[in-house]
Amino acid sequence: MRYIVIGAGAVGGTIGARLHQGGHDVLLVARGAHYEALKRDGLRLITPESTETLDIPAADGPVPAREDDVLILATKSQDTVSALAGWPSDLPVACAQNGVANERMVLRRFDRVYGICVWLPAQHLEPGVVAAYGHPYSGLLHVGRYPQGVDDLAERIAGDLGKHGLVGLTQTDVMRWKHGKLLSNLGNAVEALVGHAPGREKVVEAARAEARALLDRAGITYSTPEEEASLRGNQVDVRHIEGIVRGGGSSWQSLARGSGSIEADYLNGEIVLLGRLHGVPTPVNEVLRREANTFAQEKRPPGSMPLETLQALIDGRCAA
Ligand SMILES: NC(=O)C1=CN([C@@H]2O[C@H](COP(=O)(O)OP(=O)(O)OC[C@H]3O[C@@H](n4cnc5c(N)ncnc54)[C@H](OP(=O)(O)O)[C@@H]3O)[C@@H](O)[C@H]2O)C=CC1
Ligand SMILES: CC(C)(CO)C(=O)C(=O)O
Repeated sequence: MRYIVIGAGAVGGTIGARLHQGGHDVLLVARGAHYEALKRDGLRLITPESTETLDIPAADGPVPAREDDVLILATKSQDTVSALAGWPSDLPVACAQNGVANERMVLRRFDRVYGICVWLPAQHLEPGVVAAYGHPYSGLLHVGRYPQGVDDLAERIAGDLGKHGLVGLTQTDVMRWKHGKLLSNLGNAVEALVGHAPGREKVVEAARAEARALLDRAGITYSTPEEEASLRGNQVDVRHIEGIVRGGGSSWQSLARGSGSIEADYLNGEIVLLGRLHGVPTPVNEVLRREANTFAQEKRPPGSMPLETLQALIDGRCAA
């Protein structure tokens, strides 16, 4: 089997590197300066245990497909549709992404779709270089067929992911795990906007409480942090590796890179969408979605909004 990792950034780079280290055939798909660096120098993976430069083949777009190809999609959700353009729709696709919208988007064109719930703290440091901060293994990945179930390929993907530096588990209800992860990721926008300002947890908890109430009302089930923690075993998230500091999560990193876009429409925005479908107001997540998008479009640095400003915007929206 060949794993083609589309979007070989923080998560995709780590997954591709770990599969390669586990002895699998891997192709990394990237673009721009990152692709040039991968092609020229290989992928450098920095972890708390080691730094290794791996000679993994790279491409900057679709290549002739093989029958045994599996696509692992690891772009941000806003890039899902464009990143799959040109890839044959008879290939299986596994979405190693946050949010719960990707699998459904992909199912429109591909009939074999898998969800991967990704607990893997990582960062794309510079072209060709990725850091993964989990210790003693980089991440915990739940794999399942979308919308539910586990088949032979899900078993195989989970087994292959678990061969080196990752833990791969199958789940018959992968979207329940992904909804649990979505609740956790509602804090991404808060971190991107106000950084690690003391007191920010109050806003994060307000966003999560709003979302939990809505998911309960919609009859959507989600895993709990306790369930997740019980599976993580002794894995910890190391914040510093040899002078490299993980400044923040994936949304914080989008702002730090000045990428011009952020995943908020698929994280807080997923709750806003569900609220609109059910006629339930979601003022906290609405403000977070809107402000995170504005920050990204205006290329403002992460953490540069005072917490009081964010709280005032939320209070104003809640009172309206
Ligand atoms: N970072 C983390 O710690 C975690 C992230 N996640 C989730 O994983 C997913 C990926 O996030 P993350 O790895 O942080 O994101 P990154 O931005 O680090 O990586 C995504 C990569 O996809 C590339 N890309 C986008 N479109 C294309 C395309 N058409 N062709 C080739 N490459 C493309 C991007 O290129 P470019 O830079 O040019 O846009 C980027 O290199 C997200 O859903 C995120 O929420 C989940 C758990 C942890
Ligand atoms: C949980 C977390 C923060 C990983 O560290 C994440 O999912 C992200 O960065 O988007």
